[in-house]
Amino acid sequence: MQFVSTRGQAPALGFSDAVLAGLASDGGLYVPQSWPQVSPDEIAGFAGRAYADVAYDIISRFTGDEIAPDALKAIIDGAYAGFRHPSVAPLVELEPGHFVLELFHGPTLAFKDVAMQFLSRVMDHVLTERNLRATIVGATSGDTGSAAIEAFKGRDTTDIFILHPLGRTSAVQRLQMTTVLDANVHNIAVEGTFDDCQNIVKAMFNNHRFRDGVRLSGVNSINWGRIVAQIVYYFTAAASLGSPHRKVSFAVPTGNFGDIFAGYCAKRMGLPIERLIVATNANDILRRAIDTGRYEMEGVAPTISPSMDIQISSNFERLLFDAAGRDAAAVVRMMDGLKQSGGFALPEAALGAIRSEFSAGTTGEAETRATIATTLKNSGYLLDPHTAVGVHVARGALGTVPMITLATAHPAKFPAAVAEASGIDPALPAWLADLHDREERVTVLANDQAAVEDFIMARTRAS
Ligand SMILES: Cc1ncc(COP(=O)(O)O)c(C=O)c1O
Ligand SMILES: N[C@@H](CCOP(=O)(O)O)C(=O)O
Repeated sequence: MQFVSTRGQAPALGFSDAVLAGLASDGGLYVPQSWPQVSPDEIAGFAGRAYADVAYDIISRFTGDEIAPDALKAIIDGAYAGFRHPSVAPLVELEPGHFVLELFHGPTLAFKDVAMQFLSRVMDHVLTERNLRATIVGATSGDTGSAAIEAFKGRDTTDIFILHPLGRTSAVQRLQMTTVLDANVHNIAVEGTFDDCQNIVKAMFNNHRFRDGVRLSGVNSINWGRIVAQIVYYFTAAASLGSPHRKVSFAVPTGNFGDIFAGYCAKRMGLPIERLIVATNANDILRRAIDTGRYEMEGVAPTISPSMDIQISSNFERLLFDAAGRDAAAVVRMMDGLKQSGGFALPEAALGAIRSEFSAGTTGEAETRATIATTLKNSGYLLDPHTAVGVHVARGALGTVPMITLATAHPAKFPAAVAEASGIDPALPAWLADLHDREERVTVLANDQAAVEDFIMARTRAS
């Protein structure tokens, strides 16, 4: 299996190289050259199987023979052994025909663990085989960073540098990052927004001297290794509700478009999905793009679902590439428009293709709080604010097929917002109970690429 860049100028790479590269050298994102197919009988056979078995079945279609079967099995088994629920990603019925897919049973209580526990092991495996070290960078609005630090801490093959926007994460998210004191972990609080952090990360990838000098690799969902692991739970959830004999829809709290893009991949691979529903908070650039056909940046508004306070939604580029008939030149034109004037118009055919599979809705702050409160009252279920954004949009789109809303974080990651909405102060699990008493280590830097590069250069062991 080869992976090609959405911008058409970087060389096609195999799985291991695409994962180590993170972002393609032309600034594009890697996507599979073709979509491996999963037959209806195979989908039916996923029901009742262990999560790790299904994960192996799906992921091995992308790794081909690059990672030996026994090694891939060990990587996947290790990735999910630490999840606190035996199903890894259980479904809970919220109300008739509407389910939440709980993706927060990993070590840092957010869906990012599902992919990050896999990615850190794959990278470690490939780097060890090649006798190399890498410098990992990531931008986070809170959850990617904590999951990445947890997954990469203490690894000898990698040094990890996570950029978060100063003062814009929840306290629990910040502490989950800054209290990890392993020597290979470096937290940088950037004086800016998440988009500023993400821009610095992408700019470092486009600085080829720096990139090669520190052997840069990324753990944001720009890395195909993240997406591939997230495809799996679309299959397990749909199969457990009767797929392929029954269609399902998914509502996905969305920011960087990685999670819902994994659902799109599952559909391309043969999973019968009726609708993919993009649920945004007040930072609704994706809903506006799907509704109006113009992707247009506005300022970022802080919300009670801070992990989705994003304007530049990286993985939308992957969808644009596919929807535009894999026309890399068209993608380059759109991305140039975004860079130069803060927006672009989606080509008519691409917009039509996107609208035929995706719907979108926005949940404002008051609606998010009300959704947390009413869901607790009517279903006895406590939502985190991100999941509440998804549940609200899903409720407006319930139809004849089962609706699955992705529950992307545990409410205890956002105690202030949840307590304000519900009156309940959700407790952290035992292994995080003393989080607020732990020592923190973090460096504050200006929103400046050179300052961040200097910081990394001085600390990485990979140069
Ligand atoms: C809790 C939570 N929900 C939803 C999202 C949005 O996911 P994506 O960026 O893949 O669209 C994020 C962050 O990305 C998150 O941390
Ligand atoms: N919400 C994310 C933002 C980064 O998203 P990613 O999935 O591209 O890593 C976060 O929690 O950091």
